[in-house]
Amino acid sequence: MVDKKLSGAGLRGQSAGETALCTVGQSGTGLTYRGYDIAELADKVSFEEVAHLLLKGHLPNSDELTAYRQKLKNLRGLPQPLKTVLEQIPADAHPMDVMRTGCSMLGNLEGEHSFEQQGDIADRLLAAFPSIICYWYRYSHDGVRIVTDTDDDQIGAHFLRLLHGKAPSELHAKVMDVSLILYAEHEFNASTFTARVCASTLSDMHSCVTGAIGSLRGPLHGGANEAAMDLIQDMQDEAHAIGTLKEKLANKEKIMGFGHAIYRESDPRNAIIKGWSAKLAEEFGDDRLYRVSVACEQLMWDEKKLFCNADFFHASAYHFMGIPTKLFTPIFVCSRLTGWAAHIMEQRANNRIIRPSADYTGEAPRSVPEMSAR
Ligand SMILES: CC(=O)SCCNC(=O)CCNC(=O)[C@H](O)C(C)(C)COP(=O)(O)OP(=O)(O)OC[C@H]1O[C@@H](n2cnc3c(N)ncnc32)[C@H](O)[C@@H]1OP(=O)(O)O
Ligand SMILES: O=C([O-])CC(=O)C(=O)O
Repeated sequence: MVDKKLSGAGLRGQSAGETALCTVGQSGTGLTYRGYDIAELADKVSFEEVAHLLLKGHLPNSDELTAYRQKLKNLRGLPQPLKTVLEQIPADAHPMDVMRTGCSMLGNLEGEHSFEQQGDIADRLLAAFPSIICYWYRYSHDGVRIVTDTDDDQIGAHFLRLLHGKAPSELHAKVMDVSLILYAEHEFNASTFTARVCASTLSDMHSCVTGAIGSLRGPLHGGANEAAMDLIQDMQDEAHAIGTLKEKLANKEKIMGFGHAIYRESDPRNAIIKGWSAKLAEEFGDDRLYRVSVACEQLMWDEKKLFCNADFFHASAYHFMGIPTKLFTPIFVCSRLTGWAAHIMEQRANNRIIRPSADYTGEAPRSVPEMSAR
């Protein structure tokens, strides 16, 4: 695994364009947003600063940050027709489908009519996405029509307040903030590439983002954080975790939350979220999920030289904060919107329609047979 070259199917190892937004090293270091290392960003700045960095091109100074936070706060409300649509979606719908519909509906109500609006549309989606998912979740599950305007400075704390109906603890607000930073951007991953392909046709921002949400939904991409939770939730202890994984590996099953298309040795986001998961476990007062996760990590490395990607320890971390499993991937959307929108704008600034070729493997040219001969 470690020595394996990046090549083969899935466009692996091929450059599909240029970006000034992000680098993804292969060896477990080198993840940078506009040149800043992910570990330093997660340590020193807030998610809103990262959003400003990605969307506006630079880290904000103090005045810019205050103004940006205020702008985002002012954009948290949802129009009534969107709330009406959200209220129609059943409680057993998948929340990623809710995100997809919510984004698409907003495109009907507040469409992008000129690319000059793109920065404002990106900010609107950034502010509105937590409101969309929490409005639907609280209405469909608790029968409550929540007010989505809050005074929280940070999007992570705002999300937790909408979800739980009360202010989060300092620790939870901090972990959500870090989590949003870790998920914000990742070069030409599948969902971002989807957004860029759509943008390359000169389509609107809502269409590009709606498509990207669809790509992120799958368990091989963003959906892996939910799948990882499904995997660990019934593991009683380390021995149980090891036995379960050995059986799955023997059956040639994919273990969700492990491996990566680009990284070969480790995912630099893992150590960061793992550290926060350990702190949350301590506060939670029951570290079973953390311990079984660590046992899984060790077993996967020993048996397959596979490492945890960004998603694996997010599962236990989110669970410790009382977040329902099916909302895990929508949180990823709330964060990755920044990366998607930045890539859409970058694609538009230097565009040529993305249209690769295919190697044909079908039949040689032939005549259409008469109906009686088929
Ligand atoms: C935020 C994110 O989107 S991170 C990714 C989230 N996705 C997951 O966690 C899903 C589980 N992981 C996977 O399916 C894969 O590792 C992917 C989709 C992330 C990357 O896929 P690829 O680039 O094709 O993986 P790669 O080429 O490194 O695979 C090497 C080998 O390891 C195996 N492998 C890779 N990941 C796993 C895994 N999680 N469990 C078991 N085996 C695996 C592959 O099957 C492959 O074996 P083979 O050569 O016998 O076919
Ligand atoms: O880069 C990838 O292929 C997947 C990933 O980790 C991400 O999108 O964060």
